[in-house]
Amino acid sequence: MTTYFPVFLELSGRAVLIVGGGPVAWEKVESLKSTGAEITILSPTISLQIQGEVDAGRLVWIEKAFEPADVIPYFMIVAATDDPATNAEVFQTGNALNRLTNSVDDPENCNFIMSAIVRQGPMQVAVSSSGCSPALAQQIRNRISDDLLTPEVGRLGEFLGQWRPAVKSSLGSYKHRQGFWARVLASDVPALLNINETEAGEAMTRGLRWAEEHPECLLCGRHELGFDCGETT
Ligand SMILES: C[C@@]1(CC(=O)O)c2cc3[nH]c(cc4nc(cc5[nH]c(cc(n2)[C@H]1CCC(=O)O)[C@@](C)(CC(=O)O)[C@@H]5CCC(=O)O)C(CC(=O)O)=C4CCC(=O)O)c(CCC(=O)O)c3CC(=O)O
Ligand SMILES: NC(=O)C1=CN([C@@H]2O[C@H](COP(=O)(O)OP(=O)(O)OC[C@H]3O[C@@H](n4cnc5c(N)ncnc54)[C@H](O)[C@@H]3O)[C@@H](O)[C@H]2O)C=CC1
Repeated sequence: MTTYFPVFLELSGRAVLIVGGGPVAWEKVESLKSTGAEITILSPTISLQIQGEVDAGRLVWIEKAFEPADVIPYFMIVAATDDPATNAEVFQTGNALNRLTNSVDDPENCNFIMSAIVRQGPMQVAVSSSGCSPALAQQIRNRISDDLLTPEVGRLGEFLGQWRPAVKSSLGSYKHRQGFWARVLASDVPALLNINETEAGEAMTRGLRWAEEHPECLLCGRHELGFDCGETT
């Protein structure tokens, strides 16, 4: 079994090529469009949905059958035609040029594979079965989406992200910031945020002021925001 390495790609403004214009190509457009990638569809025919995006100026359509030189300008290439030989050729050309290349449903002809994704604000979980069972990856994703990655978690991620620059500039070392964030997550801030964002903000302000005044307490064994462990620096 292949051990795949998970990463989160910055695709904003990057050129992505999808070869093929049917329902499967459309699925790829749907999962890529929120990334800000500049998507081109290369195919002699396209579905009505894809045509709609082309008409709205959100997609570029190159109306032709695939030829190897087509891959050159692209950072990422996805082969989604109904012809396995074409999909394999797309992979071989893209891979030879060290492009990220995926051929749908054809793990032998991929240098990366797609995952089952759930997004909530800045939080994102991508599940893979390494090609063993996409259906299981999908089921696990649905369980995570139903039980764990709730809209509240998405809002918490966004809220903590807003505090990150202030925490970075106020607390002197990585260890102190690590201790601070562990205490914030164990505190009532996450629950408070669901009730009243202003109060959650006030609790963060108090917590950060305490942390600035008691940096030594961020390194002690007790994981409570505002707990004065009595040690002095
Ligand atoms: C290797 C990989 C390469 C790649 O495509 O990147 C690949 C390969 C294959 N898929 C097949 C089948 C199915 N794929 C799905 C669904 C998804 N497949 C996805 C990814 C991947 N599929 C990569 C591995 C990911 C991993 O293992 O975790 C998902 C997660 C993401 C996406 O496609 O974007 C997306 C869910 C998206 C979502 O819900 O969000 C379903 C379920 C359904 O359709 O309802 C079925 C039927 C049930 C089943 O077979 O499990 C077959 C057999 C074809 C046949 O039997 O004819 C092969 C080929 C083979 O196994 O040889
Ligand atoms: N339809 C489905 O639900 C699923 C399909 N798949 C796989 O994905 C493949 C594609 O599926 P669909 O989008 O439904 O197929 P489709 O037959 O609706 O569309 C195929 C597209 O590829 C284009 N194409 C064909 N040869 C080409 C070439 N040489 N160069 C550029 N474009 C070319 C066609 O013009 C068409 O737009 C299937 O063959 C299958 O292997 C996998 C899972 C589900």
